[in-house]
Amino acid sequence: MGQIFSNMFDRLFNINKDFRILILGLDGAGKTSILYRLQIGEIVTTKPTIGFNVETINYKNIKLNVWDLGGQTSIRPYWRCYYTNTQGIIFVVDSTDTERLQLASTELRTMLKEEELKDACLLVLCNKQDLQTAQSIDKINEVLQLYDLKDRNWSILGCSAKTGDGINEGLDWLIDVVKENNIE
Ligand SMILES: Nc1nc2c(ncn2[C@@H]2O[C@H](COP(=O)(O)OP(=O)(O)OP(=O)(O)O)[C@@H](O)[C@H]2O)c(=O)[nH]1
Ligand SMILES: [Mg+2]
Repeated sequence: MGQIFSNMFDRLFNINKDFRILILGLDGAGKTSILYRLQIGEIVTTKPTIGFNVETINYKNIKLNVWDLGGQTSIRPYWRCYYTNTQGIIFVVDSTDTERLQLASTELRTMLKEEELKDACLLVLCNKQDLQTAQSIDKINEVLQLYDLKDRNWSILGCSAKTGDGINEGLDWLIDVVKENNIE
């Protein structure tokens, strides 16, 4: 019954359209692993992304065009080429990479300054929580300082592309927010 009402609600408010989601973050954070965990529900073997991967994911009646961009230093300047019409950003952090957490934070802030992303919601996924050396979400947010973000819908969650933990919770949050922001 809940599903029937959910479908009616979606039709009523014309939110049966595609949403554009970007997955960003430093190299090795696990972006591609998360993309394919979302699409096929498994961990895949990856290699560093040169350019991008894009997949269409149907999730709870919503069609998402999910772009996973390469995170290497030389590729990051090209992220901005993909910002237009983006409704949601998934920023992936490697929770074990404490040395580069500040760099991740700087890249995140640079990205959020872009005018084209001013209305996009932000989901930070602290990935690799299956590893013993993973930092807690609170510790990571001490560096990212997301509480400072004004006029932005954001959330931070732990996850593991390897085990799948936390991935669906993250996507549920993202979808609820983009749906709400796009009611016409
Ligand atoms: N233990 C563990 N390893 C992970 C997890 N997610 C990804 N990895 C591993 O981390 C490495 C990098 O993962 P990728 O998904 O290729 O990283 P990426 O962010 O796409 O990297 P670039 O394409 O270079 O930007 C791979 O060896 C993955 O198997 C996770 O949740 N847990
Ligand atoms: Mg990749």
